[in-house]
Amino acid sequence: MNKINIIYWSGSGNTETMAESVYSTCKDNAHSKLLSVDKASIENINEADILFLGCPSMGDEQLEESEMEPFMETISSSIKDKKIILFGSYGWGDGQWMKDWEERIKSLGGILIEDSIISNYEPSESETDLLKSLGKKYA
Ligand SMILES: Cc1cc2nc3c(=O)[nH]c(=O)nc-3n(C[C@H](O)[C@H](O)[C@H](O)COP(=O)(O)O)c2cc1C
Repeated sequence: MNKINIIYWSGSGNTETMAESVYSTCKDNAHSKLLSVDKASIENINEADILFLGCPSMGDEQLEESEMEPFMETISSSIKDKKIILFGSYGWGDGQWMKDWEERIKSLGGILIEDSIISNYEPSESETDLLKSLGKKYA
């Protein structure tokens, strides 16, 4: 059974809704955890077989700067060879924050095992279905 940790930051709830969709289909796996980033530690990275990381586009196409960005810096030496799926919500941009985040994960040696899931504001029904299917697939 995979240990699945879903770690996210969300300000207005859209990325949180995405995280909850993943968790809804893997929570019966006793090893799965849903953690907002302020509750997460490097241990939650090291213990995970599959890591879902979620953050919306903030600043100017950046990760949220007060919690998610420092967390990324803290965990950067633990990313190598980790199986990772990225997700998050955005507004008016073109998704550049996610492309930059993907490059950053790859440059740290992380393995992106699925295409990232991005939602324009609230996740659509098909995006929600996709997130649920990924939770189920890896549980
Ligand atoms: C301070 C701030 C900065 C933002 N910057 C961007 C941005 O650069 N590009 C973009 O597409 N959306 C931007 N957004 C829109 C958010 O990504 C969008 O509202 C998203 O749904 C928020 O996700 P959340 O509900 O999980 O917090 C910004 C929102 C805020 C509040």
